[in-house]
This record gives sequence, C-alpha cells and structure tokens, in this order.
Amino acid sequence: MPDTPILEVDQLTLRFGGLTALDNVSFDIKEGEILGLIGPNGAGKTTCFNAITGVYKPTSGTIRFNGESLAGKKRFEITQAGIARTFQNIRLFPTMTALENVLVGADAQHTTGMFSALFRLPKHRREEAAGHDRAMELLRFMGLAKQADELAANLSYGDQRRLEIARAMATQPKLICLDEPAAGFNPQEKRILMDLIRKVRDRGFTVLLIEHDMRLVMGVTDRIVVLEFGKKIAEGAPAEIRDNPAVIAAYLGVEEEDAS
Ligand SMILES: Nc1ncnc2c1ncn2[C@@H]1O[C@H](COP(=O)(O)OP(=O)(O)OP(=O)(O)O)[C@@H](O)[C@H]1O
Repeated sequence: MPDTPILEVDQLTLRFGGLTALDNVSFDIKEGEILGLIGPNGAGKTTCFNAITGVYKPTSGTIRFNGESLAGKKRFEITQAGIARTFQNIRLFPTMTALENVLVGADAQHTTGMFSALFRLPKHRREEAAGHDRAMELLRFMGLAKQADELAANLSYGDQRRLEIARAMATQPKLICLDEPAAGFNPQEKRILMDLIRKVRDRGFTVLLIEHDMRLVMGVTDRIVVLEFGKKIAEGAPAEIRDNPAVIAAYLGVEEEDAS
C-alpha cells in the first residue's frame, strides 16, 4: 500500500454558533487504506464527513484531496474530484429502480454536456451504454443484480443500504465515505458487509468509515481515528485503539451495547 495521503485534514475546526463540533482535528488517509472514524454520539464524525464533502464550510483549517485544497469547492465539484459518500439515513430515490439509482450516480461522471444529451449524439449514447454496464456490474458486485428493476422503496432495508454504496461507487470516486453503513444490521448482515467493505478496497477505493459497531470497525479497518467532543483523542491500529485508556474511558458504558 503506497504511503501517499489521498486526504489530508489539517487543523479542522467547525463551529455551529457557540458549539464547537470539530476542534482542531488533523488526520490523513493513505491511498488504499480503510480508515475508521469513531467516537461516542455527538463526537463530530458526521460533521467531519460533511466538511470533507463540502456540505459545511470549515470555520478554520484545511482539507486537501490529492494534494489540492477543497476550500471553496461546491459539493458536485468535490464529487467530480473523486469523493463519494453514503448517508446515515438512507437517501435513495424511492420511486426509481435500483438500477436507475446507480445510473444517477454514474451520470455525475458524464463528460458530454446537455447538447449531446438532448440530441443523443453518439458520444453520449456510448457513455450511456458504458454507464449502464458499469451500473449493472456494481449491482452484481453488491449482490443486487436480481433487484435491478425493483423500485428502491420496495427493497429490503439491507438491500437499500447496499444500494447506497453501489450508487456512491458509481461516481467512480477514489475515496468513498461510508456513514454508519451497518446501522440496523444483524450480526450476519454485518459480517457480509465487512467482507464487502474489504472488497470495495480491493477494487482500488480508499475507504473512510464511520461506524458504531466496535467489532466491525476493529475487524475491517487498517487504522482508526477517535473523536470525542469534537477533539481527536487517539489514532492508531485497531489493537492500539482497543487498549487505549482514553478511548476506553470515552466509550465506558456504551461499549457493551455497541459491540452486540
Ligand atoms: N447543522 C448543525 N447545527 C448545529 N449543531 C450541529 C449541526 N450538526 C451537528 N451539530 C452538533 O455538532 C455536534 C457533532 O455532531 P455530529 O452529528 O457530527 O456527531 P456524530 O459523531 O456524527 O454523532 P452520531 O454518532 O450521533 O451520529 C453535536 O453536538 C451536534 O448536535
């Protein structure tokens, strides 16, 4: 695994009025890595995702992707630069099919403009066909090929979560940010998801993972960053994090519940 950081978060601070949701947080993600971002409720994990993906503007600090600052970039520009995400609460298009949901993701990477699309010029049609093939391949990869023509609203909860990941992958990102992808999963579904996350990385994606389930995080990540009350309190390999007294203290009382 090369040691080049793909994402560099440097002294990131984000305030909502008087509340400091992120306080001078710094960490890197190396290319090809699965990095876990953990911390108790309200620690600032989702805020960190929102800052990386351009939903929130940092109060101070910088975020660089492939060496280039993301400051001032719009959300779609960040997607086009190669960062995709899923959401804690599923945000699919419920009245579109599974395949159409993935195609929407693939559309973000079209290089032909409105003119080519309107007149269905050959280049646009070629892009459409390639997008369709890629979308079907992603559905197969996520175990959703049979559900391609089902409306997203009719899919099981687990399939909807997997579809979100397929849609994020369709934008052909370099970095994929997963916000609690195992929320609501049973242990068996979590095991399948862990395998899938590893396979996502094996396909060349770098993964940033927010997850509450300690067993999943410890089992799948290469490195973990721990936030508490907006501050980074620890960073290291899963085994180091598991034995870190500050992390244990931060999780005291919730560890049992979240490990189930
Ligand atoms: N848009 C917002 N406006 C005001 N406060 C916010 C906003 N978004 C988040 N916060 C606050 O910022 C803090 C960090 O929230 P955040 O959602 O990032 O935590 P989290 O670690 O993702 O928590 P959880 O595990 O519960 O999802 C919390 O105190 C939260 O209430």
